[in-house]
Amino acid sequence: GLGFCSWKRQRKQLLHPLMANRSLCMAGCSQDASYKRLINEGEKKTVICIEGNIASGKTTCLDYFAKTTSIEVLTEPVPKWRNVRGHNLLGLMYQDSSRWGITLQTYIQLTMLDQHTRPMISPLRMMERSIHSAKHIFVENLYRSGRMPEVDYVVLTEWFEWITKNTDVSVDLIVYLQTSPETCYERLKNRCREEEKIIAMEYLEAIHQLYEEWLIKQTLFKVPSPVLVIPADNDMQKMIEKYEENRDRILTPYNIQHCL
Ligand SMILES: Nc1ncnc2c1ncn2[C@@H]1O[C@H](COP(=O)(O)OP(=O)(O)O)[C@@H](O)[C@H]1O
Ligand SMILES: Cc1cn([C@H]2C[C@H](O)[C@@H](COP(=O)(O)O)O2)c(=O)[nH]c1=O
Repeated sequence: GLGFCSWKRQRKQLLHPLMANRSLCMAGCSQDASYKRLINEGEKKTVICIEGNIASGKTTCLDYFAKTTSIEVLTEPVPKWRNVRGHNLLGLMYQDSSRWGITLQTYIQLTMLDQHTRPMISPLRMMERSIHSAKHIFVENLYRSGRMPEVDYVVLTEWFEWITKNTDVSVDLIVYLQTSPETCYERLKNRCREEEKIIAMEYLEAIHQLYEEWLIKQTLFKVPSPVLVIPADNDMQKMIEKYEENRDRILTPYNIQHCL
C-alpha cells in the first residue's frame, strides 16, 4: 500500500523557515487556518519534486497535475541535454559514459540549478527530479560503476556542496514513484527515446537500488525533505486514482509534517 517513509530521523531539521514558529503559532492560534495563512504569507514557497527511475512515469504524473491544478510545473530539461548548441550530451553519454559522463553531469547540474533558482510564478512548484537526485543517483552510479574517475567525481562534489551551501535548492516534499526495474524497462522500450535504446536492464536495476538506498533505507545521503512513496507499477487508470487519493498530501506538504 501507500506509505510515508519515516522522516523521524531528520525531524529536528526545520525545513521551512516558518516551521521554527510552529510551536509558538500552535500555542497562540486556535485554528490550523492561522498557521496556513502564516505559511502563505511568508516569503518561502513550496517545492515538490517527483522522483523515480528512468521511465517510471514522472512526466506523465507532472502532466496530470499540470492539467488538473494551477500550480507551476517544471519538467526535466531533457531537450537541453539533447541539444547544447548542437551537441547531444545525452546521446554522447550513452555512447561512451566514461568519456562523456562528467560533461553531461556538469551540464545537468547547471540546468538543475537553473530550475531550482528560477523565480517562482506560483506559491507551489512541482519539479521533475532535482539537483539532489542528479548528484546522489546518476553521478553516484557513474562513479560506483567505475565509469567516472575519482577526480571528476570530486570536482562535481565540490560544485554540488558549494551550490547547496550558498544557494536555495531546498525541497519541501519528495514524491517517490516506486517502480520495479522491469516496469521501467517495458515503459522505456515503449517510449523509444533514440539515445536510450542502448539502456540495459542492469542499468535500471542499479538506478533503482540507489533510489531505494537514498529514499527508502535512507542510508546513502541525507534526504533533503520528507518522502511520500507512491507505488507506481500500475496502469494509468490506477495511477490516476492514486494521485487523487494523495492529492492533498502532495499539494500541502506541511500537513505531512503535522502528521509525523
Ligand atoms: N502507469 C503507466 N502505465 C503504462 N505506461 C505508462 C504509465 N505511466 C507512463 N507510461 C508510459 O511510459 C513511458 C514513460 O513514462 P514517462 O512519464 O515519460 O516517464 P519518466 O518521465 O519517469 O521517464 C511513456 O511512454 C508513458 O506514456
Ligand atoms: C537527472 C539525470 C538524468 N539522466 C538521464 C537518464 C534518462 O536517460 C534521462 C532522463 O529521462 P527520464 O525519463 O526523465 O528519467 O536523462 C542522466 O544521465 N543523468 C542525470 O543526472
